[in-house]
Amino acid sequence: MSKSLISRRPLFGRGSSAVPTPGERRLSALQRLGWKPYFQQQLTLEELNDCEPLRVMAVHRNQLDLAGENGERALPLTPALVSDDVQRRPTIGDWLLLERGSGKFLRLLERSSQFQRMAPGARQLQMIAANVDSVLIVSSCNKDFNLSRLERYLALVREAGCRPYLVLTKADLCAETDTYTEALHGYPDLPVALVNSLLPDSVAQLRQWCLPGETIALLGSSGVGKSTLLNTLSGEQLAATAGIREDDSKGRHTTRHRALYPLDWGGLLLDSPGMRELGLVDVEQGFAATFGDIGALAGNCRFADCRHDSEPGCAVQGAIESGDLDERRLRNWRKLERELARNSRTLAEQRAGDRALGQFYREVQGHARERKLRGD
Ligand SMILES: Nc1nc2c(ncn2[C@@H]2O[C@H](COP(=O)(O)OP(=O)(O)OP(=O)(O)O)[C@@H](O)[C@H]2O)c(=O)[nH]1
Ligand SMILES: [Zn+2]
Repeated sequence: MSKSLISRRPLFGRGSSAVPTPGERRLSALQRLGWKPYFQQQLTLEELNDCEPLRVMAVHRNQLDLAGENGERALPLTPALVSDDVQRRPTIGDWLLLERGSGKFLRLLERSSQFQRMAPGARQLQMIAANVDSVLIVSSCNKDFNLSRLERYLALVREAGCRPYLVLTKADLCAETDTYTEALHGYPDLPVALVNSLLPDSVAQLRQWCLPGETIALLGSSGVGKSTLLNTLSGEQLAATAGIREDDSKGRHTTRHRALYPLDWGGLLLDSPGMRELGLVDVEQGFAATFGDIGALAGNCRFADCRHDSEPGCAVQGAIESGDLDERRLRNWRKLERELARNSRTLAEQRAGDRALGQFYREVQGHARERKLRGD
């Protein structure tokens, strides 16, 4: 196996020997990797006998790092694993079914959730992670804090059907944390924790959100402290962290690639490189859920096709005037709606282009076959 993040640490080293605290369920090795009835139900009796499920813990250019009941192994990325359909390619968190003994890849199990985005600078989808249960949206108590970005993350997390939590880091560097908690009054359903990511006692409160057998993803801009949180929560230096440039509150990218880290008490944390350009695509439901208030107001506008600009009887503008709706929120709603529409169009064009190209190749191959049959 190449020098991977999981191979730096024995997977079940401290985990399996840790005595469960009272009330804590005793999990099997597979459950500690996030195995659930949802995946088990997808296996036939034959498969239960002849195959073994393994989880993708890290994705490298030429191989996947897998972990299963019997430990870790690397799987070279063969053509069978690199599907033309980006969404069918194994991503971090996926469960793969391998033949016992030969280790041959058989299939990818259906995902309980998946994260994807428009690849920055490219006109295609990119998978971020699969089978995540909860997401810790991480922001620091400085200029990184941004409600519009939070709404973007929430649309993504809600679309995936995952539970969102907000972690505000660097509380120790901030004299006025109230400013941040007050700004969050409009989000009563979003649990919030203020932490100093460097202190074990401070991050201990997050354990209630990182339950045994659950997969928790860390999502947030570069430099907000995701890797620091991971290290402090796990009590080990699992990920490299970097200093922040004080002048612009922006961090440097330090997390090189995505990896899934098993924690002592049976939860798994997914650390990913800073997602500066998290292009939204195919998240219509998550978007509607995040902006439910605007959707409900729009239903009360006088005109069904109201653009919520300056139309008479616009309930959305009415709510802004009365102070019930933040203008920033409406602006962000418009911006994200435009982005979603643009990315859907791009994807549709790209898919149509792929289909046309496929058709062209099939025709060329057909002509070549005909010529061969005729003996040309
Ligand atoms: N004082 C203080 N410093 C923190 C806190 N959290 C993170 N830092 C520091 O902020 C810097 C950036 O933290 P990282 O953990 O590398 O940030 P990251 O989010 O993983 O960044 P990427 O890997 O680039 O996505 C490091 O120097 C940390 O020590 C905190 O709560 N308090
Ligand atoms: Zn309106």
